[in-house]
Amino acid sequence: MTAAGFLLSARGVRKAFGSFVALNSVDFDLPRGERHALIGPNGAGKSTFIACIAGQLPGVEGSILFKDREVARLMPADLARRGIGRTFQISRAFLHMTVLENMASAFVITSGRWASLSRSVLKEAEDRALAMLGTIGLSDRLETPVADLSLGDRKRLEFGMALAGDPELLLLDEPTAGMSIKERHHLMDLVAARVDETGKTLLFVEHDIDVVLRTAQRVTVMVRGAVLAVGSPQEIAANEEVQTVYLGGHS
Ligand SMILES: Nc1ncnc2c1ncn2[C@@H]1O[C@H](COP(=O)(O)OP(=O)(O)OP(=O)(O)O)[C@@H](O)[C@H]1O
Repeated sequence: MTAAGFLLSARGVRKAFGSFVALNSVDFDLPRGERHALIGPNGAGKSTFIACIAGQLPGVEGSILFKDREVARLMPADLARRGIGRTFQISRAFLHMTVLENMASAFVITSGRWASLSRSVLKEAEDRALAMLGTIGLSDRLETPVADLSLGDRKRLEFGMALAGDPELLLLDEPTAGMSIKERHHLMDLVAARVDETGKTLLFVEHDIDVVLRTAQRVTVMVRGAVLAVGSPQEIAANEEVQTVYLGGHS
């Protein structure tokens, strides 16, 4: 934890793409165990900030402390080992594989034992995959090729695969994009329950304000590469500056 007790603490984070400054001196603190939403108009820098924390961008300036250690310039694999995880879209190459095969692969990869695969390693990965698929409500889809899943089920599987590495901090970038309202709430209720049960910390980018109000304990509003406001969902909903940004359609 950082000196002030935060799991993650960012100071002066800046990221430019050529001459365009996407993030300009962002300060951000995340207490352990919090469900925190990052919101803001298109182009505000939300995905860029998530990618900076996940180690996916070169040339990130400033400081990002995770459990008191500087992580701003580490590679994604190092960050995963330290406990920062994020969801990825299942790649095209794996779409023909079944739900169970994909989930088991995630456990094999995160266990780091893919180079010494044995029958017992595979059996253990499959057992853990079956348990996780039960938790995320996909036990009745074990043999379904991922390509045949509904979008909601695929997103749930991607969430389960992100949990395979047992990250302390889970980063979700627009986890509910493209889903129906019912599917959104179903997924995010599952996410919130899993995060709370396992004592994880959640940072997610979300456009649907209903999902934000329902899922987040605290919210950060970003505008044009900077933090405009931080507060409880109720404080943010009542914040006049925030309302102006949204109603004014700034980007
Ligand atoms: N690889 C890149 N090269 C150049 N510009 C980029 C790159 N990635 C992002 N940007 C720019 O940085 C700004 C912030 O983008 P970012 O995707 O972080 O915003 P966002 O808040 O997540 O927006 P949205 O809600 O639309 O996803 C945008 O103007 C975008 O065009």
